[in-house]
Amino acid sequence: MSYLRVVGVRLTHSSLLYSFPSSQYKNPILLHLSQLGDYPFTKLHFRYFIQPENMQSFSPYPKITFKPVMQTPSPSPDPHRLTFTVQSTARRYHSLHSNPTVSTTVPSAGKVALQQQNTTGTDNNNNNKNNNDNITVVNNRNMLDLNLIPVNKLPKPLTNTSPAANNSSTLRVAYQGLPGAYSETAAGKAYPECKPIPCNNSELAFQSVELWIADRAVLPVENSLGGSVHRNYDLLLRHRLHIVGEIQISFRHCLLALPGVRTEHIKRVISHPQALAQCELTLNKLGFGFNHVVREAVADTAGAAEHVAANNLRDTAAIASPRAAEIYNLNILAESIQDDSSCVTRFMMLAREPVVARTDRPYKTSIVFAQDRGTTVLYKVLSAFEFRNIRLLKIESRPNLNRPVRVVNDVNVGTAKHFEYMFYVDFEASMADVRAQNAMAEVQEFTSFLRVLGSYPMDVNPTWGG
Ligand SMILES: O=C(O)C(=O)Cc1ccccc1
Repeated sequence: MSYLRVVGVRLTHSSLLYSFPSSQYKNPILLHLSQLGDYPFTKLHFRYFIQPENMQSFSPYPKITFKPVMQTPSPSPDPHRLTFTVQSTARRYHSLHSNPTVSTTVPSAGKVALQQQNTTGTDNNNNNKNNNDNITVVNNRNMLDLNLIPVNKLPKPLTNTSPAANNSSTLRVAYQGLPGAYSETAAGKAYPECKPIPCNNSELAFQSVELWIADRAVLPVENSLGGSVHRNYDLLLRHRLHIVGEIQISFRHCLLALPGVRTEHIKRVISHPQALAQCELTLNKLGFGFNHVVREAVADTAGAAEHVAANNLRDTAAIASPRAAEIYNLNILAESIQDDSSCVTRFMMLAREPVVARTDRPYKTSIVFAQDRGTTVLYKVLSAFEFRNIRLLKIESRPNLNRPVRVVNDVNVGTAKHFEYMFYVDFEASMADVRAQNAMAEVQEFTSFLRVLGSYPMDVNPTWGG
């Protein structure tokens, strides 16, 4: 019998999930939780899940309630990965000390080590390095939302879940969309030689990094014409990934249709909402006016192209890349149809660990904050940066999903419902810069919630992305 010992954990959330390839261990597995001390764990769940190649679904198995030492059900099924989650009542950051001997072998990107040991229970420190090679640590709150997939449709298990992904040639980079999507191009520009991992939606891209199925995610955050990608702003708050970089790319959008289809046949144009927004005026000029050609938003540009091709839609065109035209065998009806030729999309690069902020090159820091007594805090926060000559690059407000509305009783005015916001601010300074540190100390005084989403090198050389 083998068992795993949890030797240290830092909780940054109400639940943590650890995952590792079950094939690495003999069954049954004993989980030894003694090192966790009296941490306020409420529940421990075991579940097995299968790691699908395209991130679409996971298979949760039954829960087991918490005991200090636990054994997996025997015989256990033979899924590709075995995971367990630890739920805590704690809300804020906590840390537990790792066993020092073992912590030296903890993967650099991880806060947790799971150690495989022999049945006698003696530590096998000589083997720590190898033992930890296939360990993954993930943090996820929404596992139960994920759907089941039939076992016979399961992809192969990961062969390498090592967190030591410094070599960009081995990086697995999650992006939203199908092959041929602009985000795939962005992933390749951000991490040349990476293995791009297509995800059905942005949330899965976030989850795949948290689950150590991917090493990074590259997601669009804003476009100079289409504005912010609100969904990705909201997801930044719902997940614990760090922004570790940005990349800016200009794309030349094309209008794609099935071979033989001419402009006058088109009754519908489909694409990602950003692409539709970026081509609106040009589409009108080309004769695809709203009055006779419907616009329809879909998840991504390559998905739009694939939809036209797969369903043989002769009355529908897709706005997508020339590469998507090639992949899905479509013709290019019109090229470079974006309304502004200098239109730029900014993508963020996300990772489980932050980069170390430096001051020897231009850095950007992204923060998000809220104030539970309304929006008047905004000018104070902004002046904290202005006072220190720190340039603000972007400000975005989103509904505060934890508390969307605040009821205000004013004797003179009556009762009003005020909307509550989360403010996202990008400023031009590194967190290693003392001006930024002082500004943040001040901001903290005015805000009820403050989080640094990342301090990362600025992309000062936007490129063309085909
Ligand atoms: O749908 C895609 O291909 C994306 O990657 C999102 C997107 C859409 C339009 C411009 C830039 C990124």
